[in-house]
Amino acid sequence: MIDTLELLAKEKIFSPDEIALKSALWKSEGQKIVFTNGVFDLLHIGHLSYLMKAASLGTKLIIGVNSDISVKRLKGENRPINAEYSRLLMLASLFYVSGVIVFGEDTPLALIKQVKPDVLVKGADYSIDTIVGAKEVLADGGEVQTIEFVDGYSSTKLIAKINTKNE
Ligand SMILES: Nc1ncnc2c1ncn2[C@@H]1O[C@H](COP(=O)(O)OP(=O)(O)OP(=O)(O)O)[C@@H](O)[C@H]1O
Ligand SMILES: O=P(O)(O)O[C@@H]1O[C@H]([C@H](O)CO)[C@@H](O)[C@H](O)[C@@H]1O
Repeated sequence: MIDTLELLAKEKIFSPDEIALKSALWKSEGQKIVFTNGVFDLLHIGHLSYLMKAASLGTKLIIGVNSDISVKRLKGENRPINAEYSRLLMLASLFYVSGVIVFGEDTPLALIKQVKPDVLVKGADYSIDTIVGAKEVLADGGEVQTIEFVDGYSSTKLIAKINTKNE
């Protein structure tokens, strides 16, 4: 049984070219594609609340996940704690997630242009005008949404908590 479940999760891990085709197929079937992106290093309930709300904005949730190298450039040499495959598989294991893709650039702009989502989502720690891809998605007739923040939860906070307990 575990093999089947793990296979089902792994089948949601796509390359950018694969997800571009998948997204076009889903849209041709009348599906509403929601896209978001992030590091998702130490998964926490802020992420889960955010991703569930993102998924509820359409019928297929696709997540762009920063590669390890990309994370190091963005968040420092000591990050991520969880390597990219772990982060991908954890997100792919969520029943309301339809696809996960790793991207190595500093931003997901190229991936967003390939996916052409109906809805682009980020947490409310971003404003619409700072969301990468917002201009392109809006120009394509799509929507851009921010989702309220669950205060007190971040990967950084979890890391600090672990470090404090280990002092
Ligand atoms: N507490 C939260 N409530 C709602 N959304 C969140 C929360 N934390 C992160 N997000 C959203 O999840 C996505 C991924 O964010 P990210 O991986 O940077 O999370 P993080 O926990 O803030 O990580 P870090 O502490 O390393 O910055 C982003 O769109 C962000 O807006
Ligand atoms: O997990 P984070 O730090 O919220 O994710 C970043 O989001 C950036 C965002 O899309 C900017 O609008 C993105 O450029 C960056 O690569 C991370 O994914």
